Amino acid sequence: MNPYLIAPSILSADFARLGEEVDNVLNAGADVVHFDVMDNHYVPNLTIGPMVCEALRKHGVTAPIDVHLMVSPVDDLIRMFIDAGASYITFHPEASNHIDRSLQLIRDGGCKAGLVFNPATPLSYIDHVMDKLDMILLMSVNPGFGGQKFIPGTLDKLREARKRIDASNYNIRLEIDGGVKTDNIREIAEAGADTFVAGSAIFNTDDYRATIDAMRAELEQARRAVGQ
Ligand SMILES: O=C(CO)[C@@H](O)[C@H](O)COP(=O)(O)O
Ligand SMILES: [Fe+2]
Repeated sequence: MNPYLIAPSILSADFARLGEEVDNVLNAGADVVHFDVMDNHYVPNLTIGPMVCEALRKHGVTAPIDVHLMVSPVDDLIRMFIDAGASYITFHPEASNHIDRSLQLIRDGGCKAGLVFNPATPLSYIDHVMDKLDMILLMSVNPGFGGQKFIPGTLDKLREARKRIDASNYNIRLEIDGGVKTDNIREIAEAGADTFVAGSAIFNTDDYRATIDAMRAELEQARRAVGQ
């Protein structure tokens, strides 16, 4: 089994040709579609909503869709994305009035649930909800925009999150999001991530397959180093 999943962020895709872009990146070997939802309230940008997720499903996308909610409040949109065909739904804990309830809402809707941590958000939010998590997503940039630079301090946070997951009895994916490139993905994997969002690093290249293959080659080195 491939322990590592590559999740291109469609924020950097050509929105005028979104269905084709998603097909192309999946045909090039991507595992998951990362879907960034911004509300111009929680973050200073505005992107796409449940109708676009539903449209991708109708277009024929069967791969997991990983919905990253950068919105506040969260519960109404959680319900809409469940109906729109999301696979994973993650939200920022400080954007929910009732974290436990929002996580339960996602699972009750048949989706996998996760919390997202900004670079300065403490991991302690996971303390009382480990049993309700399918994913922990660490942001390695401040949320709102693609194409930013990876914040190196995230590597220590990844190590801490990996320790917490391994010490628990739960099956929780550890995703990293922001500034992931071919030249840093190996170090990020060695710090404990298993799911890699990459937007500009993939969509701003001409050959998606070549980029994803290069990332996989780096991940293979990491796999050997950490003995996965
Ligand atoms: O959630 C976000 C930004 O808020 C991300 O998913 C970005 O879209 C990743 O883009 P790159 O840093 O890989 O270009
Ligand atoms: Fe994201």
